[in-house]
Amino acid sequence: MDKTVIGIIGGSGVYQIEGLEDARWVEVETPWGEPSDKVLTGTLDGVPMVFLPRHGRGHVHSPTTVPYRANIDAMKRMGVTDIVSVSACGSFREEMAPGDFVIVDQFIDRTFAREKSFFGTGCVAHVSVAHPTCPRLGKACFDAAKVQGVTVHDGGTYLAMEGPQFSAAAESKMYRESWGADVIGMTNMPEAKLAREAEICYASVAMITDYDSWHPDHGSVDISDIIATLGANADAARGLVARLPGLLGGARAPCPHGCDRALEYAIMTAPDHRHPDVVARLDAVAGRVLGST
Ligand SMILES: CSC[C@H]1O[C@H](OP(=O)(O)O)[C@H](O)[C@@H]1O
Ligand SMILES: Nc1ncnc2[nH]cnc12
Repeated sequence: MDKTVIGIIGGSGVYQIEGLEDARWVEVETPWGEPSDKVLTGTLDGVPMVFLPRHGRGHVHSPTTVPYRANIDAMKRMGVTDIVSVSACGSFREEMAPGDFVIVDQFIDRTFAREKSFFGTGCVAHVSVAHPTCPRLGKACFDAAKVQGVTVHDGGTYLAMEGPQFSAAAESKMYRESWGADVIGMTNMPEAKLAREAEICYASVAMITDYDSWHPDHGSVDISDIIATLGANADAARGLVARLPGLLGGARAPCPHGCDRALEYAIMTAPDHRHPDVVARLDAVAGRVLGST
């Protein structure tokens, strides 16, 4: 048995969590640059927790400039085994209403201006993201939301757009009607792909703030409405997070879905062709398989 270390990546409106014992903000250095902010570490019900505000305290980083690689590397360096993302999202479904939560299980990645992998020239790897979220962790999030009294939907496809502008009405209609997306946001990609490369289980809790631009009764997305809904959502999200240690427990069996072994056969570059500088940068993310930890 390993030990569970829960990582929380807080999205818009979630810049801190409360109730951690021995809470302190810690600076983490990574080979991928500075993370979005310091991380808040502590324990809850005896389980170590690491919290990182995705946009930084004060909401400094845009969805495009969030340092996704540094954030996931920092989580790995802190020993995080399970990452839960909480994100503000628009909804493409009448029944997924503002205030509801959706446990995302699929993604359509439409982002195009971000670094999407830890690997590249000098050390090439291909991991599977056919099932990009961890069902075990997703179930814990679902159960936590239920106990918290939130209306929660089990499963949904998240369309990741580049932003920062919201979608045109025609795009919103296409994502919903032709592509079958359920929710839309700007940040879960490449975050989920990078978590998989780093062999960290990843689950995403979409907090619905609006109906994007398709709904005949709701017009276009309005940031002031989003901010109003965010306040209530963020409190419920913090409640959900506080229930996770009790549900996951401190002792951790290997992931039954293999998230924590994603790199086992993924690295293509022959050992004698791997660039030492590239390998050095992968010490935290891929040290288990590259032999550098
Ligand atoms: C505040 S609305 C747009 C903004 O909110 C979401 O961020 P996050 O996923 O970090 O909660 C969305 O993706 C946009 O970045
Ligand atoms: N409609 C929307 N589109 C993209 N990101 C969002 N975050 C919250 N609402 C959103």
